[in-house]
Amino acid sequence: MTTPAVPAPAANGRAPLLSLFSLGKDYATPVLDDVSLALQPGEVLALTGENGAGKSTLSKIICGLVQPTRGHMLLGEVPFHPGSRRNAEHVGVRMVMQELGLVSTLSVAENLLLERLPQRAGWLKRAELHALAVQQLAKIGMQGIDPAMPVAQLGIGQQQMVEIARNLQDDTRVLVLDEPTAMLTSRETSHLFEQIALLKARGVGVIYVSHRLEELQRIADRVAVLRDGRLVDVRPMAGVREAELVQRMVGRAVQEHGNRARRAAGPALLRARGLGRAQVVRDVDLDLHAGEIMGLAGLVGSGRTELVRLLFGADRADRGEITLYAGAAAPPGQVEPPTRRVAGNWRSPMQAIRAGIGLVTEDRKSQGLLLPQSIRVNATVSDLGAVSRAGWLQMAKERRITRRLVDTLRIRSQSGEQVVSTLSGGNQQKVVFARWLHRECKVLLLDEPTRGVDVGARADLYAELDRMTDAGKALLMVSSDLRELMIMCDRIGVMRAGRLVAVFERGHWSDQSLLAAAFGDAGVRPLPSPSSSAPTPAVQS
Ligand SMILES: Nc1ncnc2c1ncn2[C@@H]1O[C@H](COP(=O)(O)OP(=O)(O)OP(=O)(O)O)[C@@H](O)[C@H]1O
Repeated sequence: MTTPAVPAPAANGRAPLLSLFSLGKDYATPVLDDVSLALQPGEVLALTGENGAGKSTLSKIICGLVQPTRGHMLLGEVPFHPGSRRNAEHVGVRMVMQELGLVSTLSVAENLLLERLPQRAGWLKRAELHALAVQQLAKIGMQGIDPAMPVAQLGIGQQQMVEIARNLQDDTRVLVLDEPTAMLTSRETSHLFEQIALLKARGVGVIYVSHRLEELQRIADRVAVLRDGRLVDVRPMAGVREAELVQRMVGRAVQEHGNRARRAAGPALLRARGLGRAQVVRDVDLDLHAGEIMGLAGLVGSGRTELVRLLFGADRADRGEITLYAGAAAPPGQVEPPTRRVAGNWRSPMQAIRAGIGLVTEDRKSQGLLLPQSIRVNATVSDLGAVSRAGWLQMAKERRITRRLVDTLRIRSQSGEQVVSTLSGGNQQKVVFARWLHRECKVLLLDEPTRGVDVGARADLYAELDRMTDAGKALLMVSSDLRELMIMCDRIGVMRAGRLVAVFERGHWSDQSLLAAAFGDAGVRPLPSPSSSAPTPAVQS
C-alpha cells in the first residue's frame, strides 16, 4: 500500500494538528475508502456530501467511536489510534454528535460536567457543580436555565446547546461538530459561531459537518467533499459557488425547486377551532385545504410542534375542536368544507391515523422510527392492512413496496432489510417520510421534514410533496427554514407564544414580515376571526 501525502504543513511552518492517511471502513460493504486529509491548527474544515456519503463515519473514526478497517492517523506528530471516545477526549479530541449523547435522567449540570464532577470525600459538591454549569452555559449564551433541571425537560434545540457546551473544554484541541445547527435557532447558531471563532483564535482545529451550504460559506476556511465514501474535493472555501459544491457532492446538477406554482385551493379537509392545551397552544383556528401546503413559522417554543401534536392526537387538547371532513371531491375552487364530518378530537394517534392523518415527526429517534427494525418494517408498519391478507403478512408485497419507496426517495442502503439504526441520519429521515408515502392519508403534518437531508434528497422530497397535493391531500409543514417555507407553501401561518398570530398568502410575505410576526413587532396584520369570513383559500397572487 502506498502512503498518500498529507497536505503540506501550514505556511507558518506548524505541523498539521491532525493527519489522516488512507482511512477506510467496511461494514457489509465499504462505506469509507482511502481518505487522506490534514487539519491545521486554528482551521475550520467543512465536511460535506450526500446522505450516506460517510461524513459521520469519518467523524466517528477521528473521535474513537468507530474503528477504521484501514489507514492510520497522527495527532500532531504522534500516532493516534484512540480506540474509544474516552481515549480521544483524554487527548482533547471531542465530538458533538448528530444524535444527542446526553443522559436524559441526569440534570443539565451533571450532563455538562459528567467527567469532572466536583467532589469532596466522595460527596458531590452540588453548589459548586451548579455554579460551574451556569458558567459553561453562559459561554454559549444560555441564560436562565436551571442547572438542576433534568435534561429531558429541555427542548431538543436546548439539549443540543448543552451537548455543545459539554464539549467546549479548555483542553479541546480538535472539535468535530456533526450537523450542530440542525436543531438550533438562528440566535443559538450565532452563539455557536462566536464560540467557533474563539476556538480558532486558540488554535483549536474544527471539523464542521453540515448540509447547510450557506453556513459553510460563513465559517469554513476549507471545504472537503465526500462522495460514496471517497474524498472527491478539498479546496479553500472563499469563492466557492454553491452550485459547484452541489455538483461535486451529488455528481449531477440538482434542479432547484422553484417557487410553488399558483393553484386553486380545494375544500377544507381539516378544521380546528379554538384549539388549546394549557398555555402552550392557545385558541388556534386553522383550516387545511385539499391541494395546499400551509407552512407554520415561529420561534422555537412558539407552539408549532405542540399544535401539530394536538392535530395528530399525540397530546390531548383541553379545549376546542378538530374536524376532519370526508373526501376531496368538491370542484376545484370550492373552499367551503363538504358537509360530512368524519372525525375529530382524537383520543390517540391511532385514531387520527385511522381517520387519515399522518405525521412526519421532528424527533425521528424517539417518536418516528423503530430503530432496531428494517427499512421494510418501518416503511410499512403504519398500514399493515395494505400488506396483509386474512391476518397474514404478505412479505413479497412488503418487499415490493419497500423497493419502490427506497428507489423513489433514493434511500442509500444495502437492501430493504437493512436495520434502520445503521442508516445514515438523512436516510433515516427519508424512512420516516416513506412511511407516509406508503399509507393513504388525507392530511399530512410535517414537522421539520428536511432536517439533516442533503440538497439532492431535499429536491426529491419537495417533488413528492407537490405530488401529494396534486392528489388532493392537505399538508401542514413546520420548518425553521424560512427559505424552505417560502418556496414550498401556498400560505404561511406564524405562531407566537402558543397563538397563530398571522397568516400570509403567497405573494404577500417577505422574510421581514414573517420575522416581525414571529418576534411580535408592530405592523403585522392579525388573522381575521373565523366567524367573520370563510376560510382563506391558498391562492398565489
Ligand atoms: N453500523 C453500521 N452498519 C452498517 N452500515 C453502516 C453502519 N453505520 C453506518 N453505515 C453505513 O455507512 C454509510 C455512511 O453513513 P454515514 O452516517 O457516515 O453517512 P453521512 O455522510 O454522515 O450521512 P448523513 O448526511 O445522512 O448523516 C451509510 O450507507 C450507512 O448506512
